[in-house]
Amino acid sequence: MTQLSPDLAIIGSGSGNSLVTPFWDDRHVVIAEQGVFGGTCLNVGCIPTKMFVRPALLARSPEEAARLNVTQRTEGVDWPAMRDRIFGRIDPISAGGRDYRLGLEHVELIEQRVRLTGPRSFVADDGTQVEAERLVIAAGSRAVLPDIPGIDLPQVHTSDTIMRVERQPQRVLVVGGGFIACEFAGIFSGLGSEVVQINRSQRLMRSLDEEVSAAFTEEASRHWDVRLGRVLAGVRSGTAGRVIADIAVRDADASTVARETLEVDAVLVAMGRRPNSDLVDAAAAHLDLHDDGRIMVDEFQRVLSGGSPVPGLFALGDISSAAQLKHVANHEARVVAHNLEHPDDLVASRADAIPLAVFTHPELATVGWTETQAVEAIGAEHVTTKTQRYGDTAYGWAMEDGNSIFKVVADRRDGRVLGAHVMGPEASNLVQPIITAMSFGIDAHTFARGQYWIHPALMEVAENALLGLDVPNSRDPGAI
Ligand SMILES: Cc1cc2nc3c(=O)[nH]c(=O)nc-3n(C[C@H](O)[C@H](O)[C@H](O)COP(=O)(O)OP(=O)(O)OC[C@H]3O[C@@H](n4cnc5c(N)ncnc54)[C@H](O)[C@@H]3O)c2cc1C
Ligand SMILES: NC(=O)c1ccc[n+]([C@@H]2O[C@H](COP(=O)([O-])OP(=O)(O)OC[C@H]3O[C@@H](n4cnc5c(N)ncnc54)[C@H](O)[C@@H]3O)[C@@H](O)[C@H]2O)c1
Repeated sequence: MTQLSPDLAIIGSGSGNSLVTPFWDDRHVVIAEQGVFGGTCLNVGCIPTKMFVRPALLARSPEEAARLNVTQRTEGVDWPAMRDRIFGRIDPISAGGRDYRLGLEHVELIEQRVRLTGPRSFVADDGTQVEAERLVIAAGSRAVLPDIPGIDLPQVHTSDTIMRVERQPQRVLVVGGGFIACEFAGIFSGLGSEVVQINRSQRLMRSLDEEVSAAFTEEASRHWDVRLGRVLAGVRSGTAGRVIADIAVRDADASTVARETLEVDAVLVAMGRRPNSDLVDAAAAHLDLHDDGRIMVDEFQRVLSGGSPVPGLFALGDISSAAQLKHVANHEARVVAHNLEHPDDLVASRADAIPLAVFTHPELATVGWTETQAVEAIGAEHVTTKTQRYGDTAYGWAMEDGNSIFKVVADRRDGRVLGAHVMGPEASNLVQPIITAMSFGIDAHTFARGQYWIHPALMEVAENALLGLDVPNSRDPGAI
């Protein structure tokens, strides 16, 4: 039986792969990966989804063009060509990354599932045993599937499989109201599929600021068929390769008040992702776990056992983070890389001003506290908000924009920016200055008036939102 004693072992080749810095060049590293090299973001997550989002947006352009007196028509969508182009670009990157690692003399790749046998040791399915000096668990998360009849039918997909289907579904049922459900509803409706989205609660993207979540639910309902207060009860075979979804209609008390059926080509289940702590057997190694299965870490990303950090053991990314986001996993990987190399000079990962964007239609972006969270934290009397409509700025006129909004939340006492919540074109880019203000502690008025904003760029929507807050004027003489 093979036994390995590397200086560093990493479980998971997603964000974990970036830990192999030049520091390890003359040391022995083992990477364990049970799936496709490169992890979720590259193979089945952020990157391919956004490569579908872009053409879906383009296919929608006649909608905006019509508002601006231009007649356009989307003649068609070549799904197989689009799919092959996207994965023709991604798959070689994954293969190239794997080949590169395999070619390094000091790195060994174990391409199997591994399970922890102790705090820094694990065993692979073929019996290979690894006892590492330092170990990083970066094993990610996976889609949750409901335990209902028909869930194993080939027409029922998660985000792992839906992007590779042979034919674009004419009619697709999207189950869930979160990130993945809203992004794919946007993609398929943009590409011309008939989309029905069902959601258990009464609002889509419920984790966002209430005003934005409500506005998005209304907007989404104008673009595809959104049915609220519904859950998927089962799936069965239908006609001509289709499936019939059995849907329970729920009232406010979660009692089923009616049943509906829907025949569709494909069902996409997007009901959240659970951390893979069970797959690595974290409990068997006595690691502390949150109720949702995440491995507990301290601010230095050190894994906790019995409330104390385990020497030489770190975790990062979806397996330990509350935010299941790639930029968070990447940041944590940089923190872990530093802490592995400098055990006497640990750095903490940044827990504030974590932004996110949902690339649905319309696009959504957010950072910091929602209005409700701000009110709970500092009291309603100290909270000031401004919801700026894109349509009330110069570029918004050019776009004839109707419903896009940019909301900022601040502390009225000192102008501290507490959050921003955006729905509309370029939301993911427009929110970035607010992330800057929050990250560097620049108050709203100084930030709005202490720099030039290009006129009449769409970014003026952020400037105007900041200027609409009831905050003290800056004492900075340059901020006029
Ligand atoms: C459809 C989709 C779209 C997304 N879009 C975005 C986006 O636009 N922006 C964004 O910020 N985030 C997005 N995310 C989230 C983002 O992809 C994840 O937060 C990120 O990839 C997590 O990285 P990670 O390194 O923690 O895990 P992963 O990249 O998942 O890597 C973990 C690896 O560990 C392996 N593994 C697990 N268990 C074992 C085991 N026992 N033995 C061996 N190997 C194991 C897995 O096979 C996997 O390859 C998206 C996710 C999905 C699913
Ligand atoms: N653009 C991005 O940054 C991006 C894109 C995709 C995914 N992600 C990450 O991936 C994670 C997973 O995405 P997701 O959309 O699967 O999860 P999610 O948590 O965003 O949404 C899950 C949805 O499923 C519903 N749900 C959960 N349990 C249910 C049940 N028993 N019955 C009915 N409905 C139920 C929830 O109400 C919610 O609407 C996200 O949290 C996000 O961090 C990020």
